[in-house]
Amino acid sequence: MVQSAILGFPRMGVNRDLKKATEAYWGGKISQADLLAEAKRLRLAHWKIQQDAGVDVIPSNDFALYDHVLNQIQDFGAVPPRYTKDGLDLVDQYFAMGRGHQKNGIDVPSLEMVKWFDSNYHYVKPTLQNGQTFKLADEPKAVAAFNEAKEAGIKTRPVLVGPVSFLHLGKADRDQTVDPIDLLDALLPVYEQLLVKLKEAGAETVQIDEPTLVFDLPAKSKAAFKPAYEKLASLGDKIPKLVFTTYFGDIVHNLDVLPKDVYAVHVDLVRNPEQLDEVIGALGPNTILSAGVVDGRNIWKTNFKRAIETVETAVQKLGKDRVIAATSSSLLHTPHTLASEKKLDAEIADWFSFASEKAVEIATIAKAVTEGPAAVREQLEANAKSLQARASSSRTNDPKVKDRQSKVTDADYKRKSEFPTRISLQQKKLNLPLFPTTTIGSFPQTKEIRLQRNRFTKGEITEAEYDKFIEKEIEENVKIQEELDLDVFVHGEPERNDMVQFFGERLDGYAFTTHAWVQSYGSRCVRPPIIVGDISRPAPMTVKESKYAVSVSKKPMKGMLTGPVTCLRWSFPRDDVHQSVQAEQLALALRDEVVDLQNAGVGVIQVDEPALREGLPLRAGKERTAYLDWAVKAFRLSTAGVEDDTQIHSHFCYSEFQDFFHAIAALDADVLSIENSKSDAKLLKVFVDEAYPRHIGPGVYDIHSPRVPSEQEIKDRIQEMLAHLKPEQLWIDPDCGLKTRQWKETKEALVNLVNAAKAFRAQYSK
Ligand SMILES: CN1c2c(nc(N)[nH]c2=O)NC[C@@H]1CNc1ccc(C(=O)N[C@@H](CCC(=O)N[C@@H](CCC(=O)N[C@@H](CCC(=O)O)C(=O)O)C(=O)O)C(=O)O)cc1
Ligand SMILES: N[C@@H](CCS)C(=O)O
Ligand SMILES: [Zn+2]
Repeated sequence: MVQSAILGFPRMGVNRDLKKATEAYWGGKISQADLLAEAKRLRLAHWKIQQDAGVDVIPSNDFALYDHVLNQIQDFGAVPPRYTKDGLDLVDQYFAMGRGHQKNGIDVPSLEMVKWFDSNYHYVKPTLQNGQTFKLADEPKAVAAFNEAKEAGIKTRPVLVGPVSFLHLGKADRDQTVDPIDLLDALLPVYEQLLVKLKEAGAETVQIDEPTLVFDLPAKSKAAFKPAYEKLASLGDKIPKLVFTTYFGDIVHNLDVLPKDVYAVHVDLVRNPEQLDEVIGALGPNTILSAGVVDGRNIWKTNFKRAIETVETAVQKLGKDRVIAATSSSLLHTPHTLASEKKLDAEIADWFSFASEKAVEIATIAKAVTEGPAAVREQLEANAKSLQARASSSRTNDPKVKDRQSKVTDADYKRKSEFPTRISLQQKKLNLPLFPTTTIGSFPQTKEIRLQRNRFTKGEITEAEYDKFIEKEIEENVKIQEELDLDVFVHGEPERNDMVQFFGERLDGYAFTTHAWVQSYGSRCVRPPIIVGDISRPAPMTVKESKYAVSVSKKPMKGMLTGPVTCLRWSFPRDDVHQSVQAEQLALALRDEVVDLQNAGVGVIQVDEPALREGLPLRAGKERTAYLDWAVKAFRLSTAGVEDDTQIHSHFCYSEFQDFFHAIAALDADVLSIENSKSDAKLLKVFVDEAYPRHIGPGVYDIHSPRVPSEQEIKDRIQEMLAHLKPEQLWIDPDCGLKTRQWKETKEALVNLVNAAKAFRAQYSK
């Protein structure tokens, strides 16, 4: 029989219960025991959902209080010494690594957190020492979770990040030189011990995630697969059978190192259906194929006919007992359940499938292949009807949008003059000092702001009352910036629930949800709006608030927009139209907004593109070139409609610039603010090597942590930057928006930032 399998389930719960519990714990409102009890309740609830859906293979150890890679960092004893020296208990040590700890005289920043492949999820980077040793925890979370499910009568398949991916996704700690992959021999015994323990607990199979196999790997990492999996294979029946799992790309270029003697190999056939034949050809003689046919990254109903055909193609070659039907990746990237969406238009809701519905889908697909279509005839018919209704719906198609797209010309992508002319006109208008200070846009989204927005959404206060409240917040933000003596102000984005959702809610062509939260990092969630049709802007989206901010401010005010690529990437995109077309539609809508802002007296406009890097195809080659071409064009199309003396800023919170520099430069933004605070200042070298001519603000402190950086720390950062960048091109700013922070720490950090900038200004003005 063809079994159904899920690779991972969202952790937050139906009402973001995990977020609420962790934040309550951090705030001292609940005890550690309460937090752990809530986590247990959620795990059980999620296993039950999958069991009730009829899923054969249910994952365990996919859950994490903060991040699943962080779970392994701790369970493998790969905790940098700065987190062990203060005697924190294991839970607090874990959170200290995730989000920093500054309490009771303990002051330690978090570990670096970066994008999980090309998704909007973030993982904590294994941060390794020279001569790193590993030691398995006494009670590894994988074993505890397996036992917990077993006690509830649910047999699960534990999930682990595999040894090669764990190391490849890691890095050497600051001032350390170790190449993580060289630690493989030291690490493997820990996997062996853990796998033996899982077998002893009763686990028959283990999902061992090696998604880095989709990359173009450096030779050393690639070469690590063979010895690692030969070693594990040599343990025979002492360990569970391994399901070697890849996702988010094809593995055809790395088939030469695909282990032959694993029990099963999982591949993502939603992203790369074309890899099927070649992967089957490279399987060991008894290896099972786990065919990822239900999309773990998007919310569209699965096309049953197509998915079943794919699974059947595999079955024809391998037989029913050598094929598993699975989700393409973990469902972590999808919301919990469509059932919570009471306000979605019924026609549109019928097109979607969230995690709980996908669980039913994968069970249905497996049943259709095992028992034949007649066994699920009703489901197949309903699915075909729904897909047909979407394909023929008038709501997906807007001829006016298409007409405008057909009229875009080359001139629309170009500013009127080159940067030197622009910057001198801008400087005349803005009159900024050396080392200008600014922030990235958002100020703390306080409880009060969320409460008032919630009341407005529920109709408990009028639009006029809400607008008045927002005006008061903007005024307050301006006052604080005056007191801080920052140079370029922001209005603080109090009116925005999220930098993408806010725009989705104001654009035609989008649907948005009330409960469809997806974890972004730690306790932070996003509710990606859904692109269902052609996109256009029915009315200005941000002009009212920015115009008000200009009217109450004596200093230059920066208008704040989310760029077309980020709007696209952090939405659930359409799967029936190429992403470049959706990006161009967004760009045209934003272009009108940019011009409207300028005409309303906003002289500096920041168009954020933090997701531009994340969208880069995972492998170099023609797909990457094509992506960069349309992504850069979309940004330019959205910003190039302004006059020379309007200063365009852009912001990126992710700093892997080496493979990306030329795209950033090609955006032609006057000022870039980039994340740099946790990364090595050496990264900035690329801006020197490539003689980056425009202005740049590499973030001087990390905003993801509540920790306040000292003035000296910031000065040290600026000093490091000056080794690479000219004083005339350097801006001083935090490395991202401050919406997740409290006001107290925000003000303290910004006082230190302004003082540090002033010290350098005084030094360089002499
Ligand atoms: C900058 N980043 C962003 C990413 N992706 C985005 N889509 N947006 C981003 O800003 N990716 C990379 C980075 C880092 N990632 C994140 C992700 C999420 C947050 C964040 O702060 N999320 C908030 C939720 C924001 C939001 O939508 N808020 C709404 C709803 C607020 C709410 O919870 N309301 C309550 C009721 C009100 C109350 O009583 O409190 C409810 O609905 O129950 C809003 O403000 O209206 C989060 O809290 O997780 C940051 C960075
Ligand atoms: N302007 C946004 C950018 C976040 S990436 C903010 O400040 O929150
Ligand atoms: Zn950012």
